[in-house]
Amino acid sequence: MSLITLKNVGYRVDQTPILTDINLTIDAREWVTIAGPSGSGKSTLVRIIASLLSKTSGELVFDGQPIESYDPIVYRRRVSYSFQQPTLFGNTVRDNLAFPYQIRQLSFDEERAITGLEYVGLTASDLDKAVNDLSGGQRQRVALLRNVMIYPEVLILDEVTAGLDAENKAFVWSMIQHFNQDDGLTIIAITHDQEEIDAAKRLITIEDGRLVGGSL
Ligand SMILES: Nc1ncnc2c1ncn2[C@@H]1O[C@H](COP(=O)(O)OP(=O)(O)OP(=O)(O)O)[C@@H](O)[C@H]1O
Repeated sequence: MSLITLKNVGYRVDQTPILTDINLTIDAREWVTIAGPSGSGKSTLVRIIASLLSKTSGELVFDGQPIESYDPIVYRRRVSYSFQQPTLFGNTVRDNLAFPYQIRQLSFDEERAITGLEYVGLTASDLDKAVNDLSGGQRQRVALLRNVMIYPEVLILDEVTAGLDAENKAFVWSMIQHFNQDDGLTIIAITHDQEEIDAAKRLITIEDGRLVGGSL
């Protein structure tokens, strides 16, 4: 069954169309890569799917119900959005990884945090490391890990590997692969990276606010 269905979705700002007639179906556990020129509407599209922007026309159905029928807080726990410039807060890595538990009044699963850190090439001792001492790539890995500490169903990634060096890119890439293959998360990832585009399981392309290529 499809998890996300967009029917003739459009987005206008005043009279300017940013997205036009987007028809797209994404199944649970799929990994969809979105490519296209700068300014073509990729971020706008994923922000609509993430409920951070409201479409101005068409329908968006998530798990059988219109997006408007969901409480936005509940929806955003199921559909997580990560972007290029991660915001870490507090003093330490632990503060960040514990945050998803705190807001749900759950106790922190330290074991899961350590497993996650090891998975992204960090270690248990990094848990108490100051976020200011992390490199840009490490910050991105911790930010992504924070977004999946309590599993969402959909992970939306808006150019999360942009600006990372090859080593950090490889860590982030294998992390995403693990979430998708082993944990069954649905992945929607925007990228300009040719290697990621070439490796896409399902590639869709946006040009000038319309889906123009790939398997729609
Ligand atoms: N609120 C807004 N008001 C006016 N124009 C907007 C608004 N939001 C987006 N746009 C325009 O819509 C177009 C699509 O923007 P969007 O950020 O979705 O593109 P993108 O494909 O993600 O680009 P990039 O690859 O550079 O990140 C751009 O021309 C942008 O200037």
